[in-house]
This record gives sequence, C-alpha cells and structure tokens, in this order.
Amino acid sequence: MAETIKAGIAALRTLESWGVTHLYGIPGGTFNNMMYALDEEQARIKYIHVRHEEVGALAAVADGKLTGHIGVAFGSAGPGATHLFQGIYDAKMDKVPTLFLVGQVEQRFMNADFFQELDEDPMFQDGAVYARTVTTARSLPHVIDEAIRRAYAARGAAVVIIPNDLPAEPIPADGYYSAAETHATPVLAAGSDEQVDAALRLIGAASRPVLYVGQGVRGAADTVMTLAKKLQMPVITTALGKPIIPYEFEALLGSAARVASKPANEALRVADLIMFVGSNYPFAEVMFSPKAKFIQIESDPKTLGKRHHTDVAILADAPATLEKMIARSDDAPSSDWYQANVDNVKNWHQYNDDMMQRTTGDMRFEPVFGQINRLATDDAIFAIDVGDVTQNAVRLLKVTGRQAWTTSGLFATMGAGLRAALAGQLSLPKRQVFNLTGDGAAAMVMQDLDTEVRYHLPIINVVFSNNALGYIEDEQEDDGHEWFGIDMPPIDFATVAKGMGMTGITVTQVSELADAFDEAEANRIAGKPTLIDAKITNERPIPVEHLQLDPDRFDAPTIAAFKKRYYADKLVPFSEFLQAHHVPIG
Ligand SMILES: CC(=O)OP(=O)(O)O
Repeated sequence: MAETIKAGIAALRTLESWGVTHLYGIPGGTFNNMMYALDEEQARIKYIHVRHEEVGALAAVADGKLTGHIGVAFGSAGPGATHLFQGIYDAKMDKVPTLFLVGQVEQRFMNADFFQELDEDPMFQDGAVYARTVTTARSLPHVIDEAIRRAYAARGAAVVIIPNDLPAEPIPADGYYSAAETHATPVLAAGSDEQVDAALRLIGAASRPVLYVGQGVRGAADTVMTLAKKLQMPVITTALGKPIIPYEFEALLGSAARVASKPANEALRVADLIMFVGSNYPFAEVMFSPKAKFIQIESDPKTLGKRHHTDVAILADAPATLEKMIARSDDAPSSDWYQANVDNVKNWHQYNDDMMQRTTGDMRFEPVFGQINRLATDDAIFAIDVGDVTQNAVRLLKVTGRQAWTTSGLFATMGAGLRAALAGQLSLPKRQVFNLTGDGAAAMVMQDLDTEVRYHLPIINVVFSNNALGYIEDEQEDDGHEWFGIDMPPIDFATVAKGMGMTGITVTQVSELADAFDEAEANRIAGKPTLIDAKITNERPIPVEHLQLDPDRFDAPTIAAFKKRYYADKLVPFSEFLQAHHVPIG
C-alpha cells in the first residue's frame, strides 16, 4: 500500500515549506485534530498558546508587518472564529498577507445548527481576500497552499475553514505539493523617462514642493533623502512610514493630521506641490490642498489617483522611480522654502527635547519617551498601541532608520502594542522590543502578559497610565462637548504584571524613571520581561492639528493661553521662518 500521511500533518508541512515557524491560537473541540497534528510537528513548528484568540490574530498580522513573511493564527468554530476578526480587518486595512485557520464542526454535523456551528464561509467574505471551507482531506494542504498564495498576491487575510474530521484522515504522502519554492511577486519597473521628466518639470515649476512617502519606500531611505536634498523637497511620512527615514534627517517634517508633527502640518497648509509616494494615506483627502499640484508614484492600481486630483500618475516601483528621478535631474539651487522647513524642524525638535528632559512638575509622557530613546538599541522594535501613545511615539521616538516601528495603522484597534511585541520578539528574537501602550489598551490585552512570561519573551512593556481614554477625551474637547465616558479608574498594572510572573514597576516621579528603565533593560538582557506602569498626568499632548501660535491668525491672548497650556514659549510658528527666509505664500 502507498505511504500515507495525516492531512493535518500535510497541512502543517505546507506551512513549514512557506517558512512559517510559529502560529498562535487556542484549541477548541473543533480544532483538536489540527492540535494533534501540531503536537506531532512540535519540532518543526511552534504552537504559541495565547490567552485570547484576538491577541494571536493581531500578533500574526504583526509578524507580517515586521518581517514581510506570512503570519498564522487559528481559532476554533464559533467564538474562536469570531475572535479572529480584529486580525482579519487589521490585515485587510494595512495590506498584510496573513493566514487564519478556523475550526469547523465535523462534516456530518455541518449546516444544521450544531453546537458552535456558524456559517463561516459568508462570515469572512468581507474581511478576507480568500475564505473557503475545505471539503476533502486530500485537498486540505492544497487549499492552505492556495490561501497563502492568495494572501501574498492580494496582500490581505486568507481564511481556511477546516471541518474537524478532515485533519485526522490519511492522504497519500506524495499527493500534495507547495508553491513556496517557486513563489514570486511581480516586480514593477521604474516609471518611464517621459513620466519621470513630466514629474521633474512640475517640481521644477513649484515654489513649495513636499515629498510625502509611505510604506512603499521601505528600504529606500537613502534614495528618499538624496532626492529630497537634490530637489529641495522636505519629506513627510505616514505613521507606518515613520521608521523608514531617520529622525535626524534635517528635512524630515514628521507625519500629518493628528497623529502627527507640527512641521508636517504647517508645511502641508502652504505646499503647492505634493509628490505622494507608496502611500494610501486616507487623511490626504482633508490634509492636502485641493489646489496643490499632485504627483503620485504607486504600485497598486487601485490606489493610483484615489486620494487627490492627480497631475502625473506613475504606476511603478517607487524606489526605482525615485532613483531614476535622481539620475535624470540637475541639483536644484538651494531653496529658501527647504531651509525654512529645516529651521522649523530644528525648533520643533528643541521643543520636544526640552519636554523630554523636563524634571520639574508632575510626570508627563515626554520624559518617559526620553528614557525610551536613551535605552533603545540601534535596531530596536517599537510595538505601538493605539491612542495618545501613537501620536506621541510618532513625534518623540528618535528612530535610526534601522529600527522597526509598527502599529495598527488604518484599522487602529486598541491593544495592538502587546500583540505586535509578541510577534516582534518571537520572529526577531535577538532584538530589543518595546510595547508602548495606554492604560485603556493595556487593560484590553493584559491577560497575555502571561504569554510573554511563559515563552520567555524579554519585552519591555511601558504603560502610559492617565486614567482616561486621552485620545477620545481630546476629540470630545474639540467637539465642544463635556467629557463623557472616557475616564477609567486606575489599575495597578505593576501588581497585575507581578501576578503574571514578571517584574512590575510603578513610576510616579520623573526622578524614578531612569532606575526603572535600567532595571527593565537589565531584565531584558537576562531574558525576562518587565512592565513599567508610568503614572502620567492627564494633560493633552500639543494639538498640532489646531496650533494657535501664528499672530496672523490668532490674537495675543489666544496665543499666550496656548503657549502656557502646552509649555510652548519657545515654539515658533512656521510663518516666522517663511518670512525670515523670504518665502512668498501665493
Ligand atoms: C483610544 C484612547 O483614547 O487611548 P489613550 O487613552 O491611550 O489615548
């Protein structure tokens, strides 16, 4: 008789052939035959037993965000399946190839409202790029291979639903194969000479051009900076593009809108040309002037022309096109516009440095970031949660260009920090990993601090505790509404951490911060996680989307009140730098 293999084992071997080293989940009765396969394959693929499927699902997406390789999570039928949705939508919105395996009741019970049985096929259709139920044991590894190829091709979530009886069935050992070794992604060329020249002509005619880059320029920081200097175009990045360009680059304005920096918002208000590269930034529709000339370089036809009226549209590989622009352009003369932006960045950095070095008064979030910058290694991984911490991290982390920085970008689901930290430390175990989170988000996922302990993941967890949903609080303030439903009674996160078996440190004074972070770093080096609960004031981060600094737009008392509230005495409105450099705003 021909040699056989259990279908579940063949399914896992298919995952292994694609380089999957670990997968996250929680077993249930409808996934047990896959669990028995995982037990047999333990030496080759690691099962990470999370405390909540949602954490596993988002960690799998973060694996993809951090490494470019597909991450995998699973859940059993019914509640296990529905808990995966957060990951499925994060993968969809940030375009990350991710595989989700979902249990289903045995075939003989399907389609008749059995215990925990849901009609899973339609459930996943909106979020996933591919969602199918396996119908024979023999096709199980084949459908997994199909799902992975679809996830990579469409850059999203693929879901394979597995009736529990199938993985236990034997199939011919030579009856399946994987496309992993021959898998390739299409390589786009650079834009044509004509397209590049048309873009260069527009830039040459502009007075106040900016370069706005997203994830599509990953790995091409030097190219972006060279072109920016050559054409005298200051650079703005999306939040997810933040780690690509080093903080120290003189003309890096930061990000725009609210999770953003002052120089980027100010420059965008007056820019007369935006070159939008490798980005699907949705706030472009409100942040970019409709009057500005617009060049877009994009690899996804669905995104080309989506966010703004476009003068030159280039469907192409972004870094290759930027290289071609460097090759086909002459050095622009030194520009007053560029220099005014460089000065604005210096002033903004000085403000943030002063805030991070502040030792007086109650503890705000900035000195905590000062410590993170002090300790961060050259290739640290920052797993950033959603809320005030996202905007503060965008502004304050002094990224080197070799570090990784990830969050839930467009779906913006809270609790994303811990999940991405698990992924970072599992996928890139030698690197220093920070989980930076607010207290609301930390409370949503704190059960999985235990996962850090059980798998010896030496993550430095920092909780910014202000007893409020700060980001929403500020929105309510801007709406002119009294705060409602945003306060949260304090949680002693250090005690929670200790209860989970890790070091927990509460910090209430700036003077205690350095020791706490030194202890966390010593623990990390010894292979142990730490949680620092930083009890910060509930003061609002400076609203760079509503600056009240410019005497041309605000009266003196308004400016004085703004400066007092945000400690912004030395912060200079961009208009002053524009005037000093004689840049006309037409
Ligand atoms: C969503 C939110 O408001 O979070 P935070 O309290 O961390 O700002």
